[in-house]
Amino acid sequence: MAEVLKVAMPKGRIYKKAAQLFREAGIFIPDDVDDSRRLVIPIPEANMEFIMAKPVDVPTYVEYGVADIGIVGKDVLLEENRDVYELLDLGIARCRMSVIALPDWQPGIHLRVATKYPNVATRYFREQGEQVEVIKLNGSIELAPLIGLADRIVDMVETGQTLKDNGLVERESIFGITSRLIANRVSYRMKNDEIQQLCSQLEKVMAGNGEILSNS
Ligand SMILES: Nc1ncnc2c1ncn2[C@@H]1O[C@H](COP(=O)(O)OP(=O)(O)OP(=O)(O)O)[C@@H](O)[C@H]1O
Ligand SMILES: O=P(O)(O)OC[C@H]1O[C@H](OP(=O)(O)OP(=O)(O)O)[C@H](O)[C@@H]1O
Repeated sequence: MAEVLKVAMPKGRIYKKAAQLFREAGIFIPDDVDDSRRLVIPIPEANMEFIMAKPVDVPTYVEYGVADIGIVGKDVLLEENRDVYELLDLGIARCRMSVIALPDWQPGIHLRVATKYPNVATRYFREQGEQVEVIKLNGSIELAPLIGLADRIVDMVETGQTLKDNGLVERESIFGITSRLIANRVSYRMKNDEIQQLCSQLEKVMAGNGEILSNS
């Protein structure tokens, strides 16, 4: 009998896309998983248990082994730097991490950068040889340059609508973001058959989706 896989699922914008991918891979996921406030959801048909987590916490649950695997954005993986295996690029929830400023921004002496991703931002500016003060915010990052808290921000851009609506410009794209399948190091050994089986099911779907995309 295969062992139950504990899956840390990010609540919010990634969940629906991830559930859709699992369904396309032939895994039964009920439609109403994210309709309730339940946080631990057994899915016996799939031999899984979903742990509905805040996205930024997914790598923590996986590193500590309370979840065997998880789904998380590359942005969070790079920021959190947890000791987990990155198994697959799922190609969903695509966006990019960028440096953003007001159009008339000029380099100055004391540069402040606001972001939800202080580690990513600090690393990036250090590599650029720029000394900056990084200010951590938790949301509505675009406010910072508008009201004078920071000169620039490091944040995600998807459609560009938020930038447009706030009169901001993308100065540099730092890296592309998609969601990744990650695994706990011990679970990867102990539940290798179950995890490999899931990976190959997902890979087949992604290969199929890739063909559709490249044909369109
Ligand atoms: N437009 C976008 N803005 C932000 N994240 C996006 C976007 N598109 C895709 N993503 C991906 O979705 C992930 C989760 O974003 P989501 O907004 O659901 O969570 P969150 O930012 O932690 O929100 P909250 O703090 O409200 O829980 C991000 O880590 C990123 O990988
Ligand atoms: O390019 P766009 O399609 O406009 O998407 C980018 C916006 O989406 C995210 O914000 P989110 O909705 O997570 O809000 P928050 O940062 O205030 O939590 C991100 O921080 C940007 O503000």
